[in-house]
Amino acid sequence: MIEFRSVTKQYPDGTRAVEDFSLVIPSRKTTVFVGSSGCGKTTILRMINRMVDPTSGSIQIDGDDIGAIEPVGLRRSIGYVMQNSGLLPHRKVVDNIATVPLLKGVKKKDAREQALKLMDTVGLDRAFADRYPSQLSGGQQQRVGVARGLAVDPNILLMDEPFGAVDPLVRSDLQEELIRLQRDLDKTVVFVTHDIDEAFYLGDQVVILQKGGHIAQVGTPSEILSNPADDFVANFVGANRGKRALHIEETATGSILVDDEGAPPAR
Ligand SMILES: Nc1ncnc2c1ncn2[C@@H]1O[C@H](COP(=O)(O)OP(=O)(O)OP(=O)(O)O)[C@@H](O)[C@H]1O
Repeated sequence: MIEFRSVTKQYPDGTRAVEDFSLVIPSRKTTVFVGSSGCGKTTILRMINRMVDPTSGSIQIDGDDIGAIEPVGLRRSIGYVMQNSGLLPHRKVVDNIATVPLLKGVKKKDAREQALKLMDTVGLDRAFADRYPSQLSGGQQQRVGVARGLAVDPNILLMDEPFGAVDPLVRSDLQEELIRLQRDLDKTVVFVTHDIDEAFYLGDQVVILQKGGHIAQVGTPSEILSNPADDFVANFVGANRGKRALHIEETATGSILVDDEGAPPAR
């Protein structure tokens, strides 16, 4: 479990990106932060692995205050996947995946073997192992990014708009793959997106944020869809009503979350 307690982050130029933010992120579930640009999503995510340190307040992982944990070690124990995959262009796919294990002293041969297995895990053909990132499609590069995030076998996987830059069909493949991975690997996933449909599709817990990291609402997708906390949430959730993939449908046995074809989302 990750717990934020009254966390504020003010950057040196005076920007208060996150103000008095408190939240419990349950273990082995997917929590998705969604909100418009600049509301503090990335800042919140990066405070979990100490890429950014809070100005005040504290963050605990399984009861331990991370302020007391050495940042480099902490960062290497938590998976991190970012938009545009963040791959090193001059390193082969397999070496990109093995970056952190090699830094941690895993033998080259073992790191390569483990990286090849991770390529299987994320659905990438091993034939791509010795290519460079620029020789892969955007979706394939994102899979490499996910494999790299998983390479230290972390309990926590942070994902910052990982599928933002790929086309909608590939994006939907990657989302399904993440749901499958989550089912198999049982990680605590913390995911950031602008896209409310993506948030509802992937999230066990969805956190709708306003400027300054203020929580407009937190709940399961069906809680938020069936009972938006206020007009802001109702508008946000309904902003793309025309293409809204998921909605609540009342049935004889209660309300259920369904996709645009009336079927429960594939989970
Ligand atoms: N290093 C920094 N120095 C100063 N201000 C910053 C810094 N990083 C972020 N900010 C500001 O903090 C606020 C929150 O930024 P953050 O990147 O956390 O938002 P976000 O919700 O992830 O945005 P986006 O969706 O556009 O990536 C913004 O106003 C941003 O300009």
